[in-house]
Amino acid sequence: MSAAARVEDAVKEYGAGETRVRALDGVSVEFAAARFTAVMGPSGSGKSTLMHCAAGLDTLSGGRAWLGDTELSALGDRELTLLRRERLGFVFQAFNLVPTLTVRENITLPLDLGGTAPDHDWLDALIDVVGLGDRLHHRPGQLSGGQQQRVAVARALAGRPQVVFADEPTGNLDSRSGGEVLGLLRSAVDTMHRSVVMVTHDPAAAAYADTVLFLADGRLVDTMQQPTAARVLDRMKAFDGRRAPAGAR
Ligand SMILES: Nc1ncnc2c1ncn2[C@@H]1O[C@H](COP(=O)(O)OP(=O)(O)OP(=O)(O)O)[C@@H](O)[C@H]1O
Repeated sequence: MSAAARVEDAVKEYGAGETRVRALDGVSVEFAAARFTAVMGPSGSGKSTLMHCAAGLDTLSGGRAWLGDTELSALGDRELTLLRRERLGFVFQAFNLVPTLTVRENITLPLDLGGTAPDHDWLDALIDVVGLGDRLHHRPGQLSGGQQQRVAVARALAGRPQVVFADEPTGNLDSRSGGEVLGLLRSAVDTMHRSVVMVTHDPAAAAYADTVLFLADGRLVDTMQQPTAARVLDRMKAFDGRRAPAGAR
């Protein structure tokens, strides 16, 4: 299976000397194309760092990262910015919508900033899938948290990105709204044939993925195919008896 993104022997260190932290300690992973991959692991295990380095938001201290056939370490800042804008979509825990713009303007903002003409058929289909057709002229403040995150998912998908990277996309949502957002990310894979990589603490969220990667202490320690929430929870419990994952509390 071809990889949408991958890292090889990825090392990331923060700081220097006494305070140096090795957040990634030789990780090699492939994020499969047109699949939904969840990244889990205890707090501080390197999940966000892995996502940021794979998505060109941060650079590795060692090893290599590719998006498709493009090696990220070979790119300069400007090229990385263009690559993120043209080939990737992002969803974060805080919805990060622009409060003064309408829902529709928020969705097309990355295209507008890049000077790219929207693909109207794609946008219409997207608005249909996210179920926001009757809210397009509302502002984010008039929407619930779950609706705002659905707008953020639509914005991430507007440019037909190869990969959507989502960092705790359901962290601020109740389980029903969270389920809607996860269902959307699932649709992005199943009906829109995008690749999704999601960092999460929540076994129920990870169960929406095709594959779960488990990190511990900056290393890849396990992989699970066709996960269920119960199996993910069991795997997480095995890491560390001192601290239960959020979904288990
Ligand atoms: N900008 C930074 N400067 C210094 N250390 C950092 C920085 N970002 C992350 N770290 C450290 O790197 C390690 C991995 O952090 P990272 O945020 O990737 O873990 P995580 O698994 O996503 O954690 P969490 O589940 O708590 O969000 C941690 O020890 C963290 O303190």
